[in-house]
Amino acid sequence: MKDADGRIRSWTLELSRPRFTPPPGAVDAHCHVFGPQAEFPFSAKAKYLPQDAGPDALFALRRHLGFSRNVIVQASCHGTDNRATLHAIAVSEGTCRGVAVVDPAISDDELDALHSGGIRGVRFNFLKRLVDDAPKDKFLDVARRIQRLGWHVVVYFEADILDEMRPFLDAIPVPVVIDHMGRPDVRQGPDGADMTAFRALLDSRDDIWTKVTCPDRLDPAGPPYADFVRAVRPLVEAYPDRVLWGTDWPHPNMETVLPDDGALVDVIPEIAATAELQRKLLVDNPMRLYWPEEV
Ligand SMILES: O=C(O)/C=C(\CC(=O)C(=O)O)C(=O)O
Repeated sequence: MKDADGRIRSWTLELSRPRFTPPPGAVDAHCHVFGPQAEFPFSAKAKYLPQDAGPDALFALRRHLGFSRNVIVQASCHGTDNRATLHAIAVSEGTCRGVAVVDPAISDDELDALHSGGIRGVRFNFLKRLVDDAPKDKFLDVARRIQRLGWHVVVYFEADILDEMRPFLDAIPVPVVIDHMGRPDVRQGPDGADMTAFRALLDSRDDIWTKVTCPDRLDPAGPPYADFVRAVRPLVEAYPDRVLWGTDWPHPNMETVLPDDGALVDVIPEIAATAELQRKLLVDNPMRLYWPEEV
């Protein structure tokens, strides 16, 4: 949905209430904030121009869905200016942490300031439709420099470049989190080429985590996202200590079909069938990565 200024609303205003109740302390470990633009302008290089989706709306959604904390991932529309993300963390009273996108020329002092502001990782985005360039050598330098802070890196890429990503991923000296499982074609099923290649990556080192997120992006059939569930449930069962879950609200770029976050929450018990798997996915794992001092 675009407004008169061409700004996209990618989230629904007709949210259902999920049937699934998340365990106490559940973390939505992948979401974003947009603006507000008047305070935190979008990047001149932004590939999409969203309507404002600030912390108040995020916290209302969180209450509605029964979650307690958020990990806010800097979205490409804000470029390397992390102020909107930092602002949302600052007003969250300790219930949010974040992942930044940084200019590789960032100073150590600026990294320290991000850490004080609640940032615990940096994101490297390889989607050509979202960013102009993704310099692997400079990203590796950043990855080495954040090691002293105890951070991890979040990497976003699509399945067709997994092979060429391998040497880069292998060289990252800190824990790695892969967004949306590297966007496999879930219609291939759990033993299809994409999932098999992705599991080989997870097997290559024990500090690669993944977000079992975005049925709305990966399964065009829509709720109840049967292909997504069939492909992803075995992954959650095989790597229960290295999976994270998030809404992806406000669903950047989802212009035609606006996902119902209530329906997304109802996918959780389908991919994590037991209370123990649900607790690991929604509480233990994100707490270990983002609030280790409380674990
Ligand atoms: O938010 C996501 O996970 C996915 C995005 C947007 C994004 O990553 C960004 O703008 O930085 C996408 O596929 O368009």
